[in-house]
Formats: sequence, C-alpha cells, structure tokens
Amino acid sequence: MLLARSARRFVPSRCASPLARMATPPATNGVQAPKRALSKSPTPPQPPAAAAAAAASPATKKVKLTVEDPVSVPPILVETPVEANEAKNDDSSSTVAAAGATAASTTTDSSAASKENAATSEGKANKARKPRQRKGKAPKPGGVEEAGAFDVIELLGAERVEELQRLQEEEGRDWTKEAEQEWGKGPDGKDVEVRVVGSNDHGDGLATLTPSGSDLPTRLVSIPFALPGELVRVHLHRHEPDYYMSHGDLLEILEPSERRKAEVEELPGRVVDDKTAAKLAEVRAKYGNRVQCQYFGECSGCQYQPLAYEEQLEMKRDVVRRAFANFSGLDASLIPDIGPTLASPLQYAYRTKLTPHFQVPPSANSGRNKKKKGKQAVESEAAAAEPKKEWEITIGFEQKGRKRIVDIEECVIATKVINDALVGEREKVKSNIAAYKRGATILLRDTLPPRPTDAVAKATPYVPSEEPHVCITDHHATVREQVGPNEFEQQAGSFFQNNNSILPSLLDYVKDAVGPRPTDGQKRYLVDAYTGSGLFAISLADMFDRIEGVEIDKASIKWAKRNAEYNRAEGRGEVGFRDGKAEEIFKDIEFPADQTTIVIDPPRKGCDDLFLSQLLAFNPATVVYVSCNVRTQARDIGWLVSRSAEAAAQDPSKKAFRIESARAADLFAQTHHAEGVAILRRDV
Ligand SMILES: C[S@@+](CC[C@H](N)C(=O)[O-])C[C@H]1O[C@@H](n2cnc3c(N)ncnc32)[C@H](O)[C@@H]1O
Repeated sequence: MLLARSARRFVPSRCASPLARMATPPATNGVQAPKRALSKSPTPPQPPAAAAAAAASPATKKVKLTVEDPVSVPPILVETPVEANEAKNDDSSSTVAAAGATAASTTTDSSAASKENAATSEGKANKARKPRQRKGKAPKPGGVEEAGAFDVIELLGAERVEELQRLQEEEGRDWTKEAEQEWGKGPDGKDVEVRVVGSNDHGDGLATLTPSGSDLPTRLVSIPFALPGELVRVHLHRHEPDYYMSHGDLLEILEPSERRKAEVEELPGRVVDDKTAAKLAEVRAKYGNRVQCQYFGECSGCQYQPLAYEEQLEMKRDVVRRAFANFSGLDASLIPDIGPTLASPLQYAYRTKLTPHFQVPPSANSGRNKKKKGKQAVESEAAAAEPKKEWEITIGFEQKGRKRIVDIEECVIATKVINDALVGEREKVKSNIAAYKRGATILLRDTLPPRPTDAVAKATPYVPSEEPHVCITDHHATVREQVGPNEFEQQAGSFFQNNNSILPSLLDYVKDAVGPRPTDGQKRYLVDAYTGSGLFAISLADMFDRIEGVEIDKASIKWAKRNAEYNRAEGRGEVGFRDGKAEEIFKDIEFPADQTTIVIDPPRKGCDDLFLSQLLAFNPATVVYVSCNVRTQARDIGWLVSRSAEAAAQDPSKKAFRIESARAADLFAQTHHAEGVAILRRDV
C-alpha cells in the first residue's frame, strides 16, 4: 500500500513508521517483501564473541560508561591505559557486553536486511528496479530518520510522496541515484542556493530540492544551523537511500533571519583569550551575536545558540507537539495542549558531565586493516604506501553531519570545574596516546567533594552545601550531588541527570501532578520503574507511604539503597529498591493499583513491549512518564492510551488512561534535545 494521504493517519511507529513504508521494497511478481520493523530493539549482544575480541587487546582497561545522555554521543567505552600488573586483574565483563552490543546490532540488522533482500529476490524479475536498501545500523527508534520521514511528508506533501513512490514502484525510478547524478555527493556534491522552508526536530533547516527540467521537488535537504525563511548557499553531500532526504553543509547565509539579531553579551565571569575572541567574532559574524561557543557551526552539540532563550523553549514545546501528533497515533482530541517548556535556571555552564572522545593514530590499530579481505585489503595496502599525512589528535565531539571529531578546548554549556579539568585531561591523553589501542571517551564529572566518612545520615534541618565543587575523571569514583533537600551519591560512570539546576523544578512539577497526600488516611504507593540511583523514588518519598524502585544496573541499586538510608527522615514513606528489569516487576508488586503511581524514566529507546503490556494489566491510577526521547515517549503513551480505551470498551469497570498534561523540560539548554514529562491519569 502506498503512503496514507496525511501524516496524521499514520499508525504509531510501534507498528510501522512512515520511514518503514518508504523503505519497503516494491512487490515483485506478487511477492511482498517483509516490512522492516524500525522500532524493534536490536537483538541482544553476543558476549562470547565479544569476549574473544576484547581479550585480543589486553593493553587497555575498558569499562562500560552508561551513556543515557542525548548530548554526548557514543562511543560508550571508557578506555584508560593500564599498568601491566593492573591489566591482569581487570574485570572487563561489562565492556564485553557493550562492545558486543554494537557488533551484534549491526550484524543482526544486516542479516535482517539480507533476509529481506532474499525475500524480494524470489521474484527477481527486474533487479534494476529494486531501490537500494540501507546497510549497517538500524535507524534508532524515534530517531532523526523516523522523524525526518514525517518532515518529508509535511513539506513535500503526502500526494507528492505517494507520486514519488508510485514512480519508484511502477517505473523503477531510483530517486537516490537520480539525486546523486543531479547534485553529486561527498566533496563532488554541488553548491546550490535554497530558501529554508521548515526545520526538523534537530533544529536543522529544511528546504526542497527540485531537479533541473522539473517543476516539482523530489526531496528535502536538511541544512544544519540554517533557520526557516533564510536564503542560504549549501554544499550537497549526501542523499538518503530510504527516504527523500538529502544533507547539505551551510556555506553562506545570504538572507539571514531576523531571529539571529542581538547585541553581543559575554557570559558572566568568562575569561576570553585573544584566540578565542577572534574565533568567536568569526562565528558571530556568520551565525549571529548570541552565539557563545567558538566551535559553533562545526560541533554537533548546541544548535540553538543563535536564538533567544524564550524561542528555544517554544521550539521544544513544538518538538513535543510534533512527537505526539506524529508518533502517538492518537486522535488530536486525546492529546492535550502541550504545556510551556520548563526553563532551565542555568542556560550555560550547567552540564555536570562531559564525555569528549578521541581517536588514535591509524598506526595504533593497523591490525584491523590486516583483517580486511580481498579488494579492501589491496586498497588499504595502497593507502599505506601513500606518503603519510601528519596525524593530529582531536579530542572533543562529533562534527555535525560527519564522523570527524572536532577538537574542543572548552565547552560553554559545561560547568567551570569541568572546563578547568578539561585542559589537563586533554594534555594527559595527548602525551599518553601511544598507550591507547582504540579511540575512547574521557569522563569528566562535576561533584561535591567526598562526604565525610562519619556522616551516615543527613543533618536536620538540611543546609545546602557551600563546598567548592571538584571534577573527577575516574568512572569508579563516587560522585555526590544535592537536589533540593536530598543528597545523592553514586558511581561516576553511572547515569545521573546532567543539569542539576532544573531538577528541583522538574520534581516540583511531578509533585504538583501527584497532589497532596490524602487527608482521609488512605495510603499511597509509588513504583519508580527505571530508578537509577533513586532520584525520583527518594525525592518523592514525602508524598507516598511506600516506594519501590527498580533498576537493571546493580551498581546503581547499591547507591540507591545508600541514598535512601542517608536521606531518611520523619514523615517519609518507606523506600525499597530491587535490582532487575522493569519488565519483570509487576509479578511482585503488591500495591493496590488504584492507589499507585508509576514513574517511568526509560532509556531513549523507550519501554519494552512486555513492560507496557504488564503496566496496562496492572492498571495504576497515575503514570508519570519522563523521557529524553519525546518521540518514543509519545509512541509508548499512545499505545497505553489506545489499548486502555480498548480494554475499557470491553469491560466498563475498567477506566482508560487520559493524558492529563505533557510538556518539555529544558534539561539540555542550547541544544535541540527536549526532555519530555507527561502525566497519565485513570479515573478510580
Ligand atoms: C534515563 S535513566 C533514568 C534514571 C533515573 N530515573 C534518574 O533520573 O536518575 C534510565 C535508567 O534505566 C535503567 N534501565 C535501562 N533498562 C532498564 C530495564 N529494562 N529495567 C530497569 N532499568 C533499566 C538504566 O540503567 C538507567 O539507570
């Protein structure tokens, strides 16, 4: 079937996204190729194979760093050089799983793709008519590609997309190939002038591309750092095979948006040397005076810097609106007005964790080239024979739209102690680079100094600490943070929210939604399903009689228990934790559903199907869903709301969930990332 007439009619991506439809090869000789389930989680890793690979490289110590952080992109291995005697004792089992995860998900996807191709090739009457299938990594559920498919439908129009698909299926048009012929790719891509007509969830500008000799566009181009309304000159360098999207680099803003206009205002207390001042002047001349980062336009981190903060908040509100409209699959009448975005008290210097990456010189992992077979090996040898370019170590973040790492000496959204420590950590890596076998990630965590060892319980009344913060880089070390009247400790490499400044208002929002404790003595219960080191469970303990936190990471659970103990106080509910998978908790939960609130704060991929169906069966009175991926959040909520309505239709004693409120919280100021917070309620 071709695309539906409008994006609103698409079923939620839990079933099949518009991208899946776009990517579906045409039926040939009556054989319909299977649809690729984009929203399915990759198959779990294969530890034994990965263990063998890890054992082959004993010179470094690797541990898994929990990167539930939309701003720092993987790699997720923290790799540090180790002394010879330390290497023997290294427990790298967690690394093994992490390394395996990447390998296994790639393999699984390509084997799925080859099955798909095999199915299609059964009716291989016309090989040339098959659109090319993406190889390698599966698109992330609710990621930029799934969202991009909706942008294509919105801006090209559903009818035009249907027409493009029809021509592809009936006449064998290969739109990607045609785009490559028309506009070129890579360094040979063409430079074109386009008017920006929209923007995507990543804050990139979007324009249409019309091939020569035609009046109608065949694709969109996404242009990082361009704003709607602007006339821009763009270098086209890549054309997506699965949907009608190309990518361009912004060369010049020919007609800048009024939204960039502002007076220069330096960040309070920032000391800017001449080199930085010169770079800042350059980026401000191109992108506008609000920009504070000298790497703006290169680094993929903070796309919203040219905009006034109020506009950033409004854009995130719109990202949540679009997520619910496109990904929930719900009728508009079931989606509430999206509330104003919760502002971050700190808009710069707020990040308490930074994870810059680096690669190693090619000679350090030359063994990899030897494993390549056939033509690739010959090409590698030929490349090796060429005169060597001098290798420059770059330590920082990925360049927007490229795999290259931009060298970063300061990050203006990170706290001061992190920026101060970054200088020394960069030096250490550079002087020690020969000890690394592969690229890695440096961990920098802002923390209060260690708690005195004799402090076993929080003093009452609690006084916020005035101790100077420090930066730690050992992922096994303990970090300590205050959030409102509570104090949390945990292992540096484990997950903790990265913007401490906004957490009190985020928690207040949840507390307001939960409401005051009943005065009639009725008990209330809380399950914090993805608890980490207990942030929600402990912070909400005043409002419930019993609280149960569940977490898959054993180290975090250990800290959650200690945190509950330390923050224990009169009038607080009894807090317990258990390690395990959220999807396995419901068999043991004894709380009465009508008096229970469930907090869900899952990883970016959202909740597992099993968890959602058990949650539905448990039928709690209230669900608080917090997420760093508003698209998977909207998908899961849409599923819960529609399935609970179905259940209620069959059994009138059951009541359906309704979405009481939804909004973004700006945990990631200056970036396109939006944290979603939604409250679901069921009448009891
Ligand atoms: C986004 S973090 C939220 C942590 C915590 N709520 C906080 O705000 O600090 C998600 C947490 O879910 C945990 N997690 C991931 N998959 C899980 C699963 N299947 N069951 C239970 N916990 C899981 C991760 O280890 C991580 O601590």
